[in-house]
Amino acid sequence: MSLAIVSLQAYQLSSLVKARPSLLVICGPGNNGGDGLVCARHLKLFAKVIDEAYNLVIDAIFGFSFKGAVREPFGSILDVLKKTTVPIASIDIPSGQTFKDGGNHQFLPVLFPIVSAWIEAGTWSDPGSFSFKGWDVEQGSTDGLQPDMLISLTAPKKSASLFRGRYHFLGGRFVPTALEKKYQLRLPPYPGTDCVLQL
Ligand SMILES: NC(=O)C1=CN([C@@H]2O[C@H](COP(=O)(O)OP(=O)(O)OC[C@H]3O[C@@H](n4cnc5c(N)ncnc54)[C@H](O)[C@@H]3O)[C@@H](O)[C@H]2O)[C@@H](O)CC1
Repeated sequence: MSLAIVSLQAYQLSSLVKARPSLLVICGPGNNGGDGLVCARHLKLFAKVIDEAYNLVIDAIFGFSFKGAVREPFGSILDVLKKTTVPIASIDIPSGQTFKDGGNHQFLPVLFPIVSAWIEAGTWSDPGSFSFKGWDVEQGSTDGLQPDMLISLTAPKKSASLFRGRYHFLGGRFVPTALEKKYQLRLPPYPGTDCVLQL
């Protein structure tokens, strides 16, 4: 929902009008793709705006569990997206970013403590499906998509330091204050009841 809201905030209709308006949400096989489906559902609820004129690609292909060389059919999709001039908005992590020095697990990912605590507390939806071996993607690289907009979820990942697009938002206002303090996350304050914040 956060991405649906900020997409409509960031991209003014006047800058995106085309003869055949369109909005494409590309969903991958994991939870990042699930986020994309939720985003698409909310964008459809805002259909009055979307029908008017839009031209934007929502990248919900891979999130923080992407690892290794990209497999088909996603490689071909990413190749097309790398060449497009249509603005891309990525969810959580721009798809296709692979940390070249794979195997270096020495760093402490920003989100790791939160996820660990959720698992300890038994609140993670499906701990069995989660692998900590995929965290290299958090380091980021420049060989993935270079989106115009990034919406970081819960907390920006380290790869966000490589982001060069125009709009960076933070969404996912659900970290308990106790966890935020315990792990010194220094999350920015959300104004009022807003669930997204432009960084
Ligand atoms: N599960 C949850 O409760 C939460 C999920 N979130 C979202 O979920 C994302 C992480 O979800 P997942 O852990 O499901 O992982 P991803 O959505 O990053 O993708 C995992 C899928 O990608 C495939 N894959 C990995 N590397 C590949 C490669 N090189 N080529 C082709 N396919 C590859 C895997 O086989 C798997 O099907 C986050 O980035 C975020 O968007 C967040 O909103 C936080 C909460």
